[in-house]
Amino acid sequence: MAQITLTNVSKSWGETRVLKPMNLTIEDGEFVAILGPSGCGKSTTLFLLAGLYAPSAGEIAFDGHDVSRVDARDRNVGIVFQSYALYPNLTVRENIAFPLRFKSVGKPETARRVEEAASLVQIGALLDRRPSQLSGGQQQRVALARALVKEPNILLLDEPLSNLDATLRIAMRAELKAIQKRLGITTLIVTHDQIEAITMADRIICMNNGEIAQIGTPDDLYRRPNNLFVAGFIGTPPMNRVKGHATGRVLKVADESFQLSADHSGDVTFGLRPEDISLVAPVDAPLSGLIASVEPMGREVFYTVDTPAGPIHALEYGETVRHATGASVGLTWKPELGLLFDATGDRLGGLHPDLSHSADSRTAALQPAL
Ligand SMILES: Nc1ncnc2c1ncn2[C@@H]1O[C@H](COP(=O)(O)OP(=O)(O)OP(=O)(O)O)[C@@H](O)[C@H]1O
Repeated sequence: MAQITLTNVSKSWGETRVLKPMNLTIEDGEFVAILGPSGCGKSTTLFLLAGLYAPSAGEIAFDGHDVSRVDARDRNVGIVFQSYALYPNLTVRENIAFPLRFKSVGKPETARRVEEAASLVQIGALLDRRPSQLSGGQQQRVALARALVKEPNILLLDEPLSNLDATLRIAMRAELKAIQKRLGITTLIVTHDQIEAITMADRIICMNNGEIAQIGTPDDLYRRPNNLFVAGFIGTPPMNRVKGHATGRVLKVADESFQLSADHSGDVTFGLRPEDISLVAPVDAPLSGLIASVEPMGREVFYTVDTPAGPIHALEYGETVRHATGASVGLTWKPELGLLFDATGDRLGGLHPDLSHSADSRTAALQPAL
């Protein structure tokens, strides 16, 4: 098991820089997900750790030892790729044992490790089959057993669940997390599926355009996004983002003026998650509008409300549709759940429009700010 440290690690292909200098520490035994849109550099980061790519600059260290120039096979990392890449003419047993071929591991020890890895991923009964005789989920388990048989210090997973159907993905997600915790192996998983990242990882590295947009717990990224990119990328349906302008303690959004909890001046974006909005009678609310659409989604109802600040999405838990299209509604939220971002997109920590559910503080918030 190992701690991973990246110090100013960057990667370019010719003139094209695909990773900007990256600094990062992953603790021993941590499960970390690298999340981000297509092409942001997730796989490149993973391949640098695996030793499949050499960094253009910077240092990669495992437990404090520089491995930047150490060959992939000498780094003791286990890798599972999106395409399992099993050898079709070898049995499951031979496939799992394959990485030990080039190591000085005797036959009895190889047999023991193969049995152990296979039983860990619950394919002990399939060892004499060939890959073509396995389902996708079983092949994925073989690939995982093959990565674990080396007893690696680090496990690297590149979209390992993306070829599985939805039900199997959910089951494998939980299983993978349980295996990782049981082995205590430092693990990185690359995914573009935020649910996968949120449910499995201790921490998430959210990447954008070749750099880290934020590293934190799933709750950090969801509740305290550092910037508008993370705020918009994490969460489905996405956070409402409304443009406004702040002058001192006054925030103007469309025709409304709100008090701010602290001074700020400049263009801002106000962010609010759909599930944090309560739809109430217009008279009770700081912002109101007309219901433009109603989408019952089973366990929740998704509303779009046309307000002076533009369309706002609200999510109400429960099956009951409480508001019809065309109805006039008010929108309220707990003030601390509303986030403000400055003109560059960085979050203004601790700054909120001063609103609340209670009429008293609403009145206070709507006291003429000007
Ligand atoms: N060998 C290469 N030569 C030039 N550019 C490359 C090379 N490999 C990757 N890139 C570029 O580097 C960028 C990052 O690629 P990478 O595969 O790391 O992205 P990713 O976030 O894993 O994307 P995806 O989710 O689509 O797999 C992309 O713009 C890609 O086109």
